[in-house]
Formats: sequence, structure tokens, C-alpha cells
Amino acid sequence: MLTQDHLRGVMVPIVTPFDRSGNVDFDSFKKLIARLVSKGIHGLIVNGTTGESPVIESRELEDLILTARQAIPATLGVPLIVGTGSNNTSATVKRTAQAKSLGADAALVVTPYYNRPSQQGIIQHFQALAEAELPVILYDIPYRTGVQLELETIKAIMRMDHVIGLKESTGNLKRLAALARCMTKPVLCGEDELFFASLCCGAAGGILASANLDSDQFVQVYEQYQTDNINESRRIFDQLLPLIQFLFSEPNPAPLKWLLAQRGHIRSDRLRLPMTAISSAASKKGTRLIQGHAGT
Ligand SMILES: O=C(O)C1=N[C@H](C(=O)O)C[C@H](O)C1
Repeated sequence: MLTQDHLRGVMVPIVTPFDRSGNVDFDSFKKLIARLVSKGIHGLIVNGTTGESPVIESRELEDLILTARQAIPATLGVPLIVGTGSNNTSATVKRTAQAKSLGADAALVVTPYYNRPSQQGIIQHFQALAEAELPVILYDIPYRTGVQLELETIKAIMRMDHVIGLKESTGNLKRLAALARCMTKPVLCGEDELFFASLCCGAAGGILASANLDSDQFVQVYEQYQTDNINESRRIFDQLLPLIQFLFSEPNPAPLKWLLAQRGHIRSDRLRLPMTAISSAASKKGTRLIQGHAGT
């Protein structure tokens, strides 16, 4: 199981590829995992936002976890993290326990959205997860959840023994820096465009949808930073910026799936409704990006 000491580096929330009929394309999924682990990533997240978690059926999630567990060579020690969060505490506990039984090393748990819990309710939601006996990463992404976490709430959740770190996706660098300073547990960047800046502010790494592509370059940004080659880290990151900006020019993961399909990593850019394929304006932008950028 994953500990806070090993929660670091470039972790990739993998897309869930679908075939043209909308079924999970497990062959592409396995191929993607093989490519990502060969590029030196430090962790893999299945069923994150990028994996279209809201539209994945529980039977499919079981198969995705089992497939990922088998596809990650044990010798590499790349942790398998599963998105198990929802706005129903007992369902989240059950799903987290199930992820553990299927071989997950940790769970990524988003704050409960839509039903507008109190800060106390959010704390109790995360406390209840102790029962699942799987390390938990708290995922704070208010622009998606509509839930604001107070700093005291984050501190209370991060003090729980089963909580090993925080994925910070507020886009507020000042807040990330303050949290990284006062926490003994790792704070991870969840806002791709701020990855380099977050490292400078004390982040232990990032959970980055963009790192599904050019993964080795994202790993280099992290490795160069760790070995004090700050200018080199920044130079590589700056080269990745046009890619990142394209990938978030429309709701993730639509541009990412489009580009993965263009590069032949998945068979189709199909999404499940209510997510839709990118606009023709975005695909024109993407085509220009491909022409000017020899990425992988
Ligand atoms: O799936 C994830 O985990 C991520 N999703 C975020 C989003 O789509 O809002 C972005 C981040 O790269 C990681």
C-alpha cells in the first residue's frame, strides 16, 4: 500500500478509452498503461476525472482496476491509485474497500459535491473512510465540486492516519504554498499549468492529465527540479505549456482523447455523454499544435 513517503513525482490520471460503440476499449487501456510506465511515471490513477469517473459503471470499474493491476509490472513499483469519491459517504466507503480488495494501493477521494455538506459533514465523510483500510488522497477541486474547503477542514482531514496527502486543484498558488509549508504530508499539484510553479512552492509532485502525453518530459520537469537543475526543469516545462493549454482549452478529457487518438495511442476519441468531442475550432488548434510540436 502507498505511504506518504512514496507519494511524489508525476502521477497520471489515465483516460478510459471507449470504442466507437461506447464500450470500454481494454486493449487501448492496456497499451496506454504499458506506454506510461515505460516513460517512468511515478503513479497511475484509474477512474479520476480524466477517466470519466461519473460515467463508469461499477462492473466496468472492477475490470479497469483488475486490468491496471495486471498491466503494471510489479517490479516497477508504480502505485495504482483509484478514484472512488462520490457525494454518498457509505457508497464511497464501499467503493474504496472494493478498490482495495481488487489491488489498489490508495484511493483518490474528491470532496462530496452537489449536496452542499457542512465543513463538519466533509470531515466526517473522510473520517468514515478509515473503515475501508486503504490510504486516501484528499482531492480539492472547488470549480468542479462547488464545495469550498476551509483551511481548518483540510488540516483536520490531513491529520487522519489513513489520509496520506492532498491533491490541490484550486488554482490558488498562495494557498498551495501555505499548505505545503504547514503540512507534514505531501501536497500535489492538480492544476497542470501550475506544475512547475507548484514544485517551486513545495509541492511533492502532481496529478496531471496532460502527462498522458509527452509523459517522459513531465517526468523530466520533476527529476530536473529534484536534482536542483531548476532552469532546465523550467525550460522543459515551458516547452510543454502549449500542449497543456490546448488540453484544457475545452473540458478535460475531450482534447486529450482527441490528441491521443490522433497520435494513435487509442482507437477512438469517443466520450460518454454528457461529455462531447471537441469543437472543430479546437481540432484546428490541435492540428496546428501537432504540426509544430513533435510530441509523443
Ligand atoms: O483526473 C484528474 O485527476 C485530473 N483532472 C483534472 C480535471 O480534469 O479537472 C485536471 C488534473 O490534471 C487531474
